[in-house]
Amino acid sequence: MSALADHPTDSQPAYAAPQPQGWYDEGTLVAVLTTQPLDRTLDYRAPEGGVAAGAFVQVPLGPRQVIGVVWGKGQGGFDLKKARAITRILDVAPMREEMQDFLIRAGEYTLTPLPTMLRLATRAPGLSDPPSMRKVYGLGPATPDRMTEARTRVLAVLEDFGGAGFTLKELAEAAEVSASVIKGMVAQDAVLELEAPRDTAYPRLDPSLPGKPLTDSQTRAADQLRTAIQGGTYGTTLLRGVTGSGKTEVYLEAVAACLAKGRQALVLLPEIALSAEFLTRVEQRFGAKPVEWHSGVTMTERRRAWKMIGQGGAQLVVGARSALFLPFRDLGLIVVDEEHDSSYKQEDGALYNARDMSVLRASLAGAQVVLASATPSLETWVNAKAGKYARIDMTDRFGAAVLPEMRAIDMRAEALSPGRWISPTLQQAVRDRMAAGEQALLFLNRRGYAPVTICRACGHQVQCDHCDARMVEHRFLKRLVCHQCGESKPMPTECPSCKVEGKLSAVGPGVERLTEEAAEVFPEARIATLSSDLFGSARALKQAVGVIANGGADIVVGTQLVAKGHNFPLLTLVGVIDADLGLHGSDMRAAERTFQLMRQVSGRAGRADRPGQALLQTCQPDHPVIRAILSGAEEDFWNAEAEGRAAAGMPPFGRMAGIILSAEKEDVAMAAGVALARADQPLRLAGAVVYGPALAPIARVRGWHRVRMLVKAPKGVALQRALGEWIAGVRLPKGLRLSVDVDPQSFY
Ligand SMILES: Nc1ncnc2c1ncn2[C@@H]1O[C@H](COP(=O)(O)OP(=O)(O)OP(=O)(O)O)[C@@H](O)[C@H]1O
Ligand SMILES: [Zn+2]
Repeated sequence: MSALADHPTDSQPAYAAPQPQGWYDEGTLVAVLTTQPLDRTLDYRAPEGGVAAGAFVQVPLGPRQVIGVVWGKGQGGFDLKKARAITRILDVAPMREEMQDFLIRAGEYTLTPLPTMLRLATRAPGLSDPPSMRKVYGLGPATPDRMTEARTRVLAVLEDFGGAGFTLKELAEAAEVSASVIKGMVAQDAVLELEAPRDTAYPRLDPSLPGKPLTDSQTRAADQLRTAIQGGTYGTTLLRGVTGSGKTEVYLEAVAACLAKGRQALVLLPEIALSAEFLTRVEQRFGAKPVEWHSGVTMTERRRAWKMIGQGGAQLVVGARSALFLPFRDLGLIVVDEEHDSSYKQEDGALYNARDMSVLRASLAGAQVVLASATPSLETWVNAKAGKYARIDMTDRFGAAVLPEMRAIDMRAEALSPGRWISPTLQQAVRDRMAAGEQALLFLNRRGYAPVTICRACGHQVQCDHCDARMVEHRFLKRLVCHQCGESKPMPTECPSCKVEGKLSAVGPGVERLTEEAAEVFPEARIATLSSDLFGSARALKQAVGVIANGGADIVVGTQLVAKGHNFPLLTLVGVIDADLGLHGSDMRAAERTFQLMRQVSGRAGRADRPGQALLQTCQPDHPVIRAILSGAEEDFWNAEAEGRAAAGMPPFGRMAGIILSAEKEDVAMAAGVALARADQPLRLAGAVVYGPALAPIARVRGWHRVRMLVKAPKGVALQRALGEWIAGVRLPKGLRLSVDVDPQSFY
């Protein structure tokens, strides 16, 4: 296991450990864990006919009915006659003991209360609904008499989602039409209205279908993973392969081996945008689509997926990090693709890292984990080096493709007027590519038009009203947007401070501004901009990606949205506008993140038969990180990073936890921090040190003032237990929110 094996979470759970799966006869007292914020389980009497351990139930709580799980034997200690009975057993598979263990262990590791963990594991609507029939809508046999734009959209949505049934409301929303449009199409048999059981099993995937013929290095990698899966026990493998080496093809073979054993598989992806291409690849490989689990999935599908995964009516799930909490009946494999991606860290509510929790879950399930990346996280690299993870290396691209040539453009030597960012050298390179009928990508990891809007009359910078953050101009939306809280307002014409008209001006580049510059510099080019905020739906984005892949653009201007996983066969040049952007931060991961992002985005160039090139605009071509990116001496880079972190006692060589205190008044948050700092004895006894309190770098978010503390400890310290005792020992004022971030990734 990653950090987990080193630091067994040996703190005592506040809840009794679950009993072995058993049966409770009618009237017996059972303990039920609910999702209500209580610090214990509640006792209820088993209903008529008895109840199984792990069963999902509905129980009375005060005047309400809530959902819970039969966690074990009741604790008793009160008048039995007063115990209320379980109202109803839900029509879903009982929670397995392994899942109960996972929730307990993951909760202990992240210091998250068990009811919150249970909430993560029950994030499907309508779990308590009785099994029933419903009306669903699918593609009909006839074509409509008259095609309108609205009707075309309805058919497109139905085709997109294959056999999946929609409710009327879902279909209307997805196609952006009114219900009457759909009813009209039903009348013409262009759309079918059916009575269907609410939840049905998914089409079977066939692992015995042949995959693509693999290269020698791919075959070796696939064999190693297959062997591990046939063993049927826990293990983690780092699958490191350069961009375009065919990691996806290889881990699909691991999926095939897992499915062939009759076990379920989970593939975690960092971006929804990735899944469209991935779904097609799965369908080609196994003859049917996998189950999807992410925020873009309809409520009806979510419930179906949750139930079927629990009953074994789903074999392969592809999803975002929360898919890790689905009730798999027999999980044999978890693939974490782009395992270094920071989106695996949940930064809200329960603060967990899906990569690390995958390792925990797999170790409890006797499953294999595959961590795939071209540029693994330092944590994973260290674990592989220490022999805790197996490691597979794929050093060549598939087929005729070769890795792009990497070069720096020294911006100190380029003649560029203020407010311009595409250097003459890069301009020439783009022109050459266009002349050859190829595509270029201009990469800038900054959404919006400009990061700062300043008043030229008084110097005022436009700020968010609720956050300690600047508003970012989004010219396509004609609004200012706060990237912290999402609040937006129309672009003002006068300065909010001095009220002078027409003096607000943009400072610095964002992708939208870069698009504008590209249009001026390359007037004949077809330009496509890819940035997450420019697409209303995953569908629209998918369409834009498809257009580019088919050669419908000469220049792509994009944020990190384009860095991951896309295959654009005509793309041969990547121009990084500001390679220094990520290096300025004081974050300990600044170097690692820049290295990963630059290597990854460069990897978009030359993925087919034409060789590619990556040009990095930088003011510090001799910076060690820039040099490492250019040379591709990856092992050297990681060794140097590891050395630096080890010397500073930083993760993964030491342990860290962030404490975030927030309150509506700054002094309340600060006073709580001071009180905690004074009461640090439990930390000191364990060998840990606390730093702070200090105002957080972003000192206000959504109107809440934020104060941070940082706890550091050497490896091997039972940090969670010490943190638990420390926090429990301090009385915190009402209205204060405290959250603990074990293994923090961000420090804002
Ligand atoms: N054995 C193979 N036969 C046919 N095509 C292959 C084979 N291996 C890889 N490819 C193709 O090469 C391209 C790159 O493969 P893939 O997407 O699996 O690479 P990757 O290592 O996951 O890349 P990245 O890390 O850049 O996302 C894809 O278009 C894929 O279909
Ligand atoms: Zn804000």
